[in-house]
Amino acid sequence: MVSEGALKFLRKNFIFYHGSIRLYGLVSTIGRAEGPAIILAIGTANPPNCVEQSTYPDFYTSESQIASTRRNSERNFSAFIFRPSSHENGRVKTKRCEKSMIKRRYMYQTEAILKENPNFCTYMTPSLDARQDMVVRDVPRLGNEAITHLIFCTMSGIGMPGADYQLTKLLGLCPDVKRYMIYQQGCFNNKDALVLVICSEVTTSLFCGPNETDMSNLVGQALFGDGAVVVIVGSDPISKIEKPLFELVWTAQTIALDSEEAISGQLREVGLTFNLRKDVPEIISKNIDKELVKAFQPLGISDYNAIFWIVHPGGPAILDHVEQKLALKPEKMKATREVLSEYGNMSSACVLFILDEMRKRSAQEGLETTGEGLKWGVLFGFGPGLTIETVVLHSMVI
Ligand SMILES: CC(=O)CC(=O)SCCNC(=O)CCNC(=O)[C@H](O)C(C)(C)COP(=O)(O)OP(=O)(O)OC[C@H]1O[C@@H](n2cnc3c(N)ncnc32)[C@H](O)[C@@H]1OP(=O)(O)O
Repeated sequence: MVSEGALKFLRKNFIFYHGSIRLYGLVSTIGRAEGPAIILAIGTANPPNCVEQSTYPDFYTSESQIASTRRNSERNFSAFIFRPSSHENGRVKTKRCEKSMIKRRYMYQTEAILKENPNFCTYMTPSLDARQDMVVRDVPRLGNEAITHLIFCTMSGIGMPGADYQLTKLLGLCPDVKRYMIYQQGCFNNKDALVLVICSEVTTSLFCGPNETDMSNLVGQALFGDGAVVVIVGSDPISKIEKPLFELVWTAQTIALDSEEAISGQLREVGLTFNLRKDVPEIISKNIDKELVKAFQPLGISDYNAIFWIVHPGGPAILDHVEQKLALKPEKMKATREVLSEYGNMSSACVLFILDEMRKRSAQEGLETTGEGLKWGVLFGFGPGLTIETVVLHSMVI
């Protein structure tokens, strides 16, 4: 017989009692929810500094940076994303960043910040202290509101105490809010629990001046942006009070075959160094159909054009490869491409921005469900490993 006091303790500490957090379908013997975990609310945020992709090369290679950096980067960019296209007034006018399919990104680092921190702009120059001071301040800034639990997800910086502690102080949350930090990953209930999940990404650790031979760094510099998203996850929503958006029905995670070091990063004195293999889009497209079979065969679904799609927009080539491999109709990636275009690759925050975009667009277009009028959908996250995360979603009637 368990005493009332012990029960109270277990209820309060239940997540830690089980030794792990599993947002999608937490296993508990106490007060287990009837239904699946449901996203009840989504909120998003970006820093005020918006950088248009068309002017990003000027920003990246501005006069505030050292002359050799400028020369090197223009040569690299010309050969890569910012290909020269025409001459105007006798000067080479570059066809800038078009291939990234990104219109704009948001980032904390402004020209003034880069001027103050020239080491950010010079390839592989020690600058971790300054970067850490900024991310420790800015990552929690991008977060928002909390309820009973706080799960903070970021790959943008490490500090003790962490961004979860800082956000608790920033928001004036109750000191006994249950906090859990998830570092360097994507993202992962309990009756009556309302779980606040925050993905906040700031590129200050990643920003790095160019180098002639490091194309993988240039790819990162052309794609990544800052953004934060907050979702509230609960279950058994209270009718007429809580408005469910998407049910999280099933999840899986796998390490893709032959993907060693395909996406990797190490925290060094120079910041977060980043390595991206050229074949990331191919690796994803080669592995994706078997993940879909595992996810949708039990539901009797094999027509992937009959479901809604949320794909982490790591870069346009990833979306193109997935689309081609599965013969997806172009409209399937509409919300995904829209988020890539408007914000760039915001790492862990991206897929939740897309969910937000999709449910808003579905309502605006008078569709029946939050998932573009369809019942079932899939969400794919891609991360270091290369790790592929799959979530089967069930949309809600609007
Ligand atoms: C943070 C996380 O955990 C998850 C993530 O999101 S990680 C990021 C994942 N993103 C990617 O892997 C990016 C995928 N790539 C792309 O979308 C596109 O290649 C791109 C937008 C970067 C460029 O597109 P594009 O201009 O059409 O050029 P593309 O032909 O693909 O490549 C141009 C050149 O760069 C090279 N290149 C592309 N990606 C490269 C890489 N990762 N490393 C080195 N070189 C690369 C290509 O080989 C090519 O070189 P050549 O001109 O010498 O042949």
